[in-house]
Amino acid sequence: MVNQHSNLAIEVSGLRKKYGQQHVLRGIDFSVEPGAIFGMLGPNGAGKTTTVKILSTLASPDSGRIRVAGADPVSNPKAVRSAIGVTGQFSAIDDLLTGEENLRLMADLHHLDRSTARTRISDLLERFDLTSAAKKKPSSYSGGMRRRLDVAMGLMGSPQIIFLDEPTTGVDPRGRKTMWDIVRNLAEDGITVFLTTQYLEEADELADHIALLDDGHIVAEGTPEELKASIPGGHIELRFNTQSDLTIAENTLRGSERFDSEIALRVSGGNDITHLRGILQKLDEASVPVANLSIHSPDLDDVFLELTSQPNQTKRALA
Ligand SMILES: Nc1ncnc2c1ncn2[C@@H]1O[C@H](COP(=O)(O)OP(=O)(O)OP(=O)(O)O)[C@@H](O)[C@H]1O
Repeated sequence: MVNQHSNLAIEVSGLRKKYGQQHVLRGIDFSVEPGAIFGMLGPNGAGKTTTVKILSTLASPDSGRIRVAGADPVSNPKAVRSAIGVTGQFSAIDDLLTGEENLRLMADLHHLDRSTARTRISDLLERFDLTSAAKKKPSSYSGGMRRRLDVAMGLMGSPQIIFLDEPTTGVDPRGRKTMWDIVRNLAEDGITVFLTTQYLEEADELADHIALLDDGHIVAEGTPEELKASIPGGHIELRFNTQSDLTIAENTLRGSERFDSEIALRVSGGNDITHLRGILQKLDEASVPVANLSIHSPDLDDVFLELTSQPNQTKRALA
């Protein structure tokens, strides 16, 4: 369905959802440009899956205005379903069928004629490196292969928008890189990608735009670079040769943090040259030689630490 009011792939304003007495989404707003990779990042239980369920017609909102491919998932779920592919926690994989049969089932659901279905199935098997596993049951697949089959099934209906709910959770580092390439290729093909993830690196690698969800609120939104620039997370680490040098440096650089075992000081502030020059000048005046210096720019980890209530629940990828 063509959206006559805007060109956005997804528009959400004032979205609220409660399960019993638990407020899961407390009024969230965001929009997704067509062809973009939008990353919804948040710790366990933040409400990411609930958002995907509502946008993909699998759950109903309590209130809010939602448009997906121009259609309202509440009043026009059919139009939304015909425009989207959903993968992840709602995977439709049937373990009693082979990979190829699973794809054929999806082709039937989308009413593709026999020859179109045959071509599409063989294209998707090849594209997702599943041709040699086509006649095997998905129960024998690795985690990464299952995810690839899941995405292939989600693409059978040629969706405009694909929802990838935590596409690399439980996938090994190599499988994760493969999935990242797949996601980039989807966007290159013009498909809008709505991705949820607990992995900071994944959002940083893939997303054009990130919404940071915490406890049912969007606590920050922007490009990965904007988010990193929005917080004072960077620091300079200085190492010294002796504990006595460290003590003099600590007294010279007020407000620094001391790490005895590493004979190091951490001074907050990122890669600002004037700031760095000032630090080195003060140490020079105090006649303290610096053994080593490193600059730490803020990353999404810092954004998380600064903005969410549950930083330690967010996982770092085993890159
Ligand atoms: N059908 C439901 N009935 C009751 N509570 C639910 C239901 N679905 C989700 N919740 C609760 O809503 C909260 C948000 O869940 P949701 O699955 O959206 O979080 P999430 O950000 O996707 O987390 P995860 O990374 O663990 O999947 C959780 O506390 C969860 O227990």
